[in-house]
Amino acid sequence: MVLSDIPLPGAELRFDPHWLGPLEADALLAALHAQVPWEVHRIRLFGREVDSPRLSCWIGDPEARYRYSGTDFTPHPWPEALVPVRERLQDALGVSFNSVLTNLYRDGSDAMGWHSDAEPELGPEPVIASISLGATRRFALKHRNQPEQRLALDLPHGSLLVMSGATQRNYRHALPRTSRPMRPRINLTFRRILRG
Ligand SMILES: O=C(O)CCC(=O)C(=O)O
Ligand SMILES: [Fe+2]
Repeated sequence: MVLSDIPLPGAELRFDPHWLGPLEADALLAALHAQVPWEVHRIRLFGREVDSPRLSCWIGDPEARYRYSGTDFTPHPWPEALVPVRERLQDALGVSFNSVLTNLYRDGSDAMGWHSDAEPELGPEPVIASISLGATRRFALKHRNQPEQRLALDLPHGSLLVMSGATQRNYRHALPRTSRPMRPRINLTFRRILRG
C-alpha cells in the first residue's frame, strides 16, 4: 500500500489506486452489496426535498449521530465486512473513525452533486477516507473561489483517497453522472464525528 500526495493548492489529498488488492476489493463489494441495508435518502435541492440519485446507508458507533443534507441520521451498526477495513484504515492513517457513509451508484445516472463535507460535527479539518469499489468513476474537486483550481481524478476498484487539512474548507467535490454504460459502484467515506 502506497499513499502518494496529490498536489492541489489549499487542499491535502493522498491517493492509493490499489489500496485493496483486486480479490479483496471484489469480496468487499459483494459483501457490502448484500449486507448493507440500502436506503434512498432524501436531500434538499433548491429548497425542495427530493430522493437522492443513489442508494445510501449511514453506519457507525451508536454515539455517532450525524446531520447530513438537513436530515438527522442514527447510524446503522457496522456490517461484519467493514470491521477489518476500519481497523486497517485506522492503523494506516493513525486516525480513529466512528462512522462511514456508504453510497451505492447503481449506474452512470446515479451521482452526487457539488458539496463539501464541512458539517460542524466533523470539526474544522476533518480526515475523510474514501474507498471506492466497482465501476471506476470520475471524482471532481473545485476551489470555492478560485475557479482555475480544480482537479478530476478517476477512482478505481480498491482505491483509497484521503482528504484532510483545509480541503473541505477550500474545496467542493462531486461525482458527476455519466452517459457511458457503468456497472455499479460502492463508495465508503469514513469519518470521525466529534461530539456524540
Ligand atoms: O462517491 C464518491 O466518491 C464521493 C462521495 C462523497 O463525496 C460523500 O460521501 O460525501
Ligand atoms: Fe463528500
